[in-house]
Amino acid sequence: MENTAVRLIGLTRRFGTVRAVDNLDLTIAAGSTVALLGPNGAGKTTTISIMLGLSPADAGAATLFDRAPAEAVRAGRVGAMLQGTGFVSSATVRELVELARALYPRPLATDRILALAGLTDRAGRRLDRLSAGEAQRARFAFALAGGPELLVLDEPTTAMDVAARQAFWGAIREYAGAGNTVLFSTHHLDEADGYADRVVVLAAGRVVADGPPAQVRMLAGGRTVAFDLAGRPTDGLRSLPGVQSVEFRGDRVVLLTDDADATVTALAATGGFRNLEVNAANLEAAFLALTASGTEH
Ligand SMILES: Nc1ncnc2c1ncn2[C@@H]1O[C@H](COP(=O)(O)OP(=O)(O)OP(=O)(O)O)[C@@H](O)[C@H]1O
Repeated sequence: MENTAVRLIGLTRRFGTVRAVDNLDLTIAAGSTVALLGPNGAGKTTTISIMLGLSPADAGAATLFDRAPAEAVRAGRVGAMLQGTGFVSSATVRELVELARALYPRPLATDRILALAGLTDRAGRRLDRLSAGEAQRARFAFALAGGPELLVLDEPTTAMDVAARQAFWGAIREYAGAGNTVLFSTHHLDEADGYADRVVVLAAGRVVADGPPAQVRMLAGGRTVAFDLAGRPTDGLRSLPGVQSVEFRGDRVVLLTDDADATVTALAATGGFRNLEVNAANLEAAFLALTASGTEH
């Protein structure tokens, strides 16, 4: 088996003036579980869509197992669960699973698919009568049907309740544990933290952080130090102790730091400041700060 499941090189996709994906490089080793984390509009869905050969890139290249995406998908090596609307079909869950199995050369057994997706006791239910969370699980069953070596899941737990989420992540862990590769997008750091061995944070179409969950958690668990610039020079803020990134918001500056005490002490030594605020940086703040660090001046 190839060692690289996903390779994206210089991937770029623009919609008008929006750079949905901006010169993105990403390599995912076979057998790993990777979370793609990022705020709304970060480019997660567009990246996944290009990666699967469902939409074109303006520049760059995507390969899955060193082949063109469409070829890898046709060979049954890739299963995907995308964001979508409800089913309109009157077919049953079992019929959907059997239909999906027929598309692939080496499908999983129907009962195993139903069990992994938590749909064993819904097998006879019509698709158009499923709840939103069950429909999401039916999409998961469809993605699993071919026994893919790579599972790509775009915000998979949307609409699932707590019990369904737990069962879903249990199934993912089991599937990944068998040596398969899993890539999922999410807004929830806790999902990335609990189930991925690598977290890639996207913002404005670019990778702004990439590492083990603990490292990204540190960024999200840092603090922000904000104050009025009031004509103060902006040089050197990035090199203050603890500072991870610098963001300018009008006449205020927001520093993301992993050591607020050291940052504030050093800041005080360089002169006065007005309206100082020190806050716990939530994930959203970390995303914003990480995004801003690319445009720092
Ligand atoms: N078909 C399209 N036409 C125009 N703009 C688009 C299109 N698809 C995506 N975009 C824009 O590209 C950017 C990235 O969108 P994308 O859906 O990839 O982000 P995302 O990270 O998946 O967001 P979310 O978490 O909200 O699903 C956004 O600014 C979005 O508005």
